[in-house]
Amino acid sequence: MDQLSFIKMHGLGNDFVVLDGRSAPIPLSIAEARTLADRHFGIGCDQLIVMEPPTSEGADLFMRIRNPDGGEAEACGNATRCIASLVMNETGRDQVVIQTLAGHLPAETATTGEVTVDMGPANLGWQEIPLAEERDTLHLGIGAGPLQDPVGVNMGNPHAVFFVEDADTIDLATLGPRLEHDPLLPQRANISVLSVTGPDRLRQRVWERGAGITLACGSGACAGAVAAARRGLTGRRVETTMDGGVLTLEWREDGHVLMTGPVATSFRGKVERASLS
Ligand SMILES: N[C@@H](CCC[C@H](N)C(=O)O)C(=O)O
Repeated sequence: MDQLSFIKMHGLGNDFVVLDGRSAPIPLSIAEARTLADRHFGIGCDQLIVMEPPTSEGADLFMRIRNPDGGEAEACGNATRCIASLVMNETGRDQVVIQTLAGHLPAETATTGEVTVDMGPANLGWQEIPLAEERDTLHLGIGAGPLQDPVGVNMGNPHAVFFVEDADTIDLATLGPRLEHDPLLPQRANISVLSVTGPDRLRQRVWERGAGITLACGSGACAGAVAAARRGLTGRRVETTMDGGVLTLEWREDGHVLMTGPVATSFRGKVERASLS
């Protein structure tokens, strides 16, 4: 019987089924990807990650990202830390480069023992988010209920960041999917609610495109840090508390965002390929 080996990893509770397709490709249909990610019928995860050979020089591997709806995402901050740590453990190096659809992302072991990833530049032009029409990305002007007028940020993937008094009181399960599909966002978007809780401290919750509410979203935390600095609410270095824990973010003067946080491996296992279709 054909079996797929997997590793279950997470960053702040944002969890991944990791498949190793570096020596032999693992083509997965949308239905198979959905089943693997389904917590009732498969192993279950927020994102399915397939490690593949790099397609350009300078990267250690290509990281393919699939959401539980079967769609592909360009970026995933928490998975990038996980895969970087996996490659660092394999190779004994403390610096690696992970290729994603968003580009080459250098990662290294932080002094805290956590992993730091250069998530690349925050893209802030309206065509880069992308938006359906020209708007100021500091004030997108869309909204639903208490969530109004977000900041648009693209970290390889699209984000809309809504500032609120208290992120914990927002009905994200209802408002998240409505805003994810707003007509201004032709590629849909990850929807964040963000509160400033102290000098350079943020509280953030995220409704992820193609996934729903997760315990943390690394690219969302990067987008949140950039949005808060752009609105003049914080400096360029912040600590963001998500449901699963804390990430440290720095929006460098050159536009790149550095994200530092933990990584964990939960278990390794095998799944019958035939059970996925
Ligand atoms: N969990 C991620 C983001 C995963 C992709 C996202 N749902 C999208 O479709 O853009 C992270 O840690 O960044």
